[in-house]
Amino acid sequence: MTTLTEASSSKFVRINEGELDLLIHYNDCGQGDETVVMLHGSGPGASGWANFNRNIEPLVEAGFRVILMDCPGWSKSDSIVCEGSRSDLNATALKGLLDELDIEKVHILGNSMGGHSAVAFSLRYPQRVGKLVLMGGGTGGASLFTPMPTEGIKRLQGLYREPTIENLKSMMDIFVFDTSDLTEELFQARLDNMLARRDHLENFVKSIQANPKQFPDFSPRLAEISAETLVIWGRQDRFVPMDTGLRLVAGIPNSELHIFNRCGHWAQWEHADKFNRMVLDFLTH
Ligand SMILES: O=C(O)/C=C/C(=O)/C=C/C=C(\O)C(=O)O
Repeated sequence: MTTLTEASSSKFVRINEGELDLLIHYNDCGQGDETVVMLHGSGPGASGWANFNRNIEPLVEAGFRVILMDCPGWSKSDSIVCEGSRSDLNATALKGLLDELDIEKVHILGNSMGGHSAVAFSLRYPQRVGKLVLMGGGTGGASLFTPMPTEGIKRLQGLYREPTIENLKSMMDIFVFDTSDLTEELFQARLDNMLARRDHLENFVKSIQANPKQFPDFSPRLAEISAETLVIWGRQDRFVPMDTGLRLVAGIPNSELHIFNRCGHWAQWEHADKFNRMVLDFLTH
C-alpha cells in the first residue's frame, strides 16, 4: 500500500455555491463506498491535514474514502472575511465541494469549529448526512460554568493579531493536557503554515471585529438532527468547555458522549489510538 502524504492527496476545486465563488483545497484519501469528511478547527495555521494526520490512515485501511476540506480562510483554500455565521459559511462550502465531487451522502467528523460547521450542515442538508462525530465543538453559545471567551479562545485570538512563536507556544501550552508531546518541529510547521497566509490571519481578525459571534448557538434546533451522533470531549478542554458537549447530547436525540480524561482540546491527537478505535466502531456498527 502506498504511503498517504499531504502532497500526494492534495487537490483543488472551484466551488460556486450560494454567494461563494472560491477555490477550495482538500485532501482526498483512499477509496470506498462510504465517505468520511473531516472538518478542522479555527486556530491559526490549522488545516485538515494538520488536525487529523493521526486519524486518516485507520479509516482508509478500513475501506472509507476520507476527504479533508480546508475551510475558506484556512490553509490553501481562498481567503474570506466572514461577517455572518462562519458555521453556515463552512456548511455552504462543504455543500459546494460535495456537489463538485458528486458525493451524495457523507459521515462528518468535525473538530471544534469543524463540529459547529458539521451541525450547521446537518440542519441544512439532513438527507446528505450519515453519522456525525462532534469533537470539542458542535454549537456556539455560553457555558454555564466557564466565563467566555475562554482563556484558550483569548490566546487564539491574540495569536491571530500577533502571529509570533511566543504567542503560538502560549496558545499551545493550554491547548493539550500533556505538553510533552509538542515538539519544536510541530511548532515550526504550525508557524510556517500561519505565516504562509497572512491574508487568512488578517481576514480572521476583520471577521471577529465585524461579528464577534462567528459561531451561533444551535441549541434550540438540536432536536432536528436525526443523524446518529457521537460527541467526544476532553475533560480538561480550556477552549470550548465540556458542558457544551452535555448541551449537545441533551439536544440531539440519537447521541452519546465520551469524555477523555487527561485531555485538552485535541482529543483526536492526544488520544489518537483510542479515538480511532472508537470512531471506527461507531461508523461500522
Ligand atoms: O471558538 C470556537 O468555538 C471554536 C474554536 C476552534 O475551532 C478552535 C480550534 C483550534 C484548533 O483545532 C486548531 O487546530 O487550531
